[in-house]
Amino acid sequence: MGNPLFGQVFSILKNEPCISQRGWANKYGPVVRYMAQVGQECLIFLNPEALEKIMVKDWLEYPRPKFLREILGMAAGNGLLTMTGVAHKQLRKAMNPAFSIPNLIALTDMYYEPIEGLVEILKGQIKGEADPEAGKVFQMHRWMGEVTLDIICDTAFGYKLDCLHNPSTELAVAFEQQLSLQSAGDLAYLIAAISIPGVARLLASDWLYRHRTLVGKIPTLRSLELLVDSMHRIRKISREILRAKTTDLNVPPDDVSTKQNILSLMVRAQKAELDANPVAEVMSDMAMVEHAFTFLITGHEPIAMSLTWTLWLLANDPESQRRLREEVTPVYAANPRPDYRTLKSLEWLDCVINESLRVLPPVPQTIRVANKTDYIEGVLVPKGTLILIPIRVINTWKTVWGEDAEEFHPARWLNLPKAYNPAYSQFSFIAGPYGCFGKPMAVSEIKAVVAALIANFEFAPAYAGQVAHPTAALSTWPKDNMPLRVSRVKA
Ligand code: HEM
Repeated sequence: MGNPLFGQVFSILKNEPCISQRGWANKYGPVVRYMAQVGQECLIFLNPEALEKIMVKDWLEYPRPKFLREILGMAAGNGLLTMTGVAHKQLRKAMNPAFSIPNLIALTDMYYEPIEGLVEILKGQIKGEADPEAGKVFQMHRWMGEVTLDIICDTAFGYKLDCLHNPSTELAVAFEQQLSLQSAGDLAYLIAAISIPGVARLLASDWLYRHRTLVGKIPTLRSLELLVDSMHRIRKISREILRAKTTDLNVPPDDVSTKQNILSLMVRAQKAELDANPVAEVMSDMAMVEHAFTFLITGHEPIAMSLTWTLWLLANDPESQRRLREEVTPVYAANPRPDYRTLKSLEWLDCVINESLRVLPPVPQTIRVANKTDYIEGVLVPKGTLILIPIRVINTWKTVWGEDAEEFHPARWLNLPKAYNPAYSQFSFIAGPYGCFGKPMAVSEIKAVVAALIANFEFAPAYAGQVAHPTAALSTWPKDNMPLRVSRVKA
């Protein structure tokens, strides 16, 4: 029950993401009911049958709630994450070719320019140290953010950002600013603000952007000023990228370099629609900007988080790290740009990435709302009930994964437990029509970056007794930017 006014909100906010809910699930079992703010009931289900009903079979009855769509619209654009019903279905269909396996195979090669740039930067900085043998401490999350932003700009939009070499580029700065607002406290504050009618629209307006510095003069509204500023800047750059891509329309359709990226596919789909039917209702330029915004955010932030956590987990598990290096070193010696199929075939790399995504999922939770009164697993769920999808709790549920469920043991993927369900036991990309669109791309990109880094460097904690500080609002990120000691692999 918790606080009479705020239910369990404070207990949830003071813990790491999903830790309160994990404690309740361990204590009370796979169905948990708790109170959120002002009498709002919230339910958790962990069993695959319940998750399948909510996310797949009856997905139209369990959409993202309005307040979540408004927050996602602000933080990640009014694109797939905020759309529902038929419009959502049509857009996903239009974008499918961009994530087809042949396209992903072609995309993989585009990861390597930024990856090689990162490897050279790290090598150069280690060489510049007084004792290069001892390596250097890097803020890994910052570097992972930059390499993944460069990759998504190129693969999704054919746009060479190169923030690895120019960290003060406007887009990189805007993202950093937006990320700094992602604490659970900021999120709670934002939810409270946008529950006031009209505030969501006001925050997205040009008027507020023009007057943002005035807003920021009020100390409690400082984070709103930063949010409005970063949102505006990311939208502006999305618009510029879109304009640049629109000029590519005359490129012959068999030109692979422009066909591959998501935005060109969208622009071409638009043009084809208009050519076939001049009065067709097509996406406005503004809508296209919002989609570009969505792909900029969803296509790099969670990957950067996953990479950071993977390196942290490997830094603390030298044996798994050694085994991974043993696997990737000969592959790199043969070809420093392993292709999609080669990356997919590396067994231990697959175990490491699956396990890292399981233990520390970049998106720790999401929410759905019941649009009608119904029973789920025999429990009456009244219309309007919020259903928390506690990804981190599902991924570390002892009933499936055993007593050591919360620990990082990549070898468990070589001998999966009996209760393992391929769709619902590692739920980091969720499932169903609102599930992650970019999963195959994300997995191949994470593998390409981790393999290159492990082939070249050794990772260790930055100092004795270092502990991780996963904190989250929409995604799980390290509060301290995750310092790690990086040294060159000894020949
Ligand atoms: C490790 C990396 C990633 C993780 C863990 C991840 C996870 C997720 C999750 C959990 C959702 C559902 C969010 C919700 O319902 O509230 C989601 C949605 C989405 N993701 Fe990802 N994601 C990753 C990478 C990517 C990439 C690389 C892209 C695109 C290039 C992408 C594009 C999307 C889109 C467009 C949606 C909205 C889907 C829809 O509603 O139709 N994601 N992702």
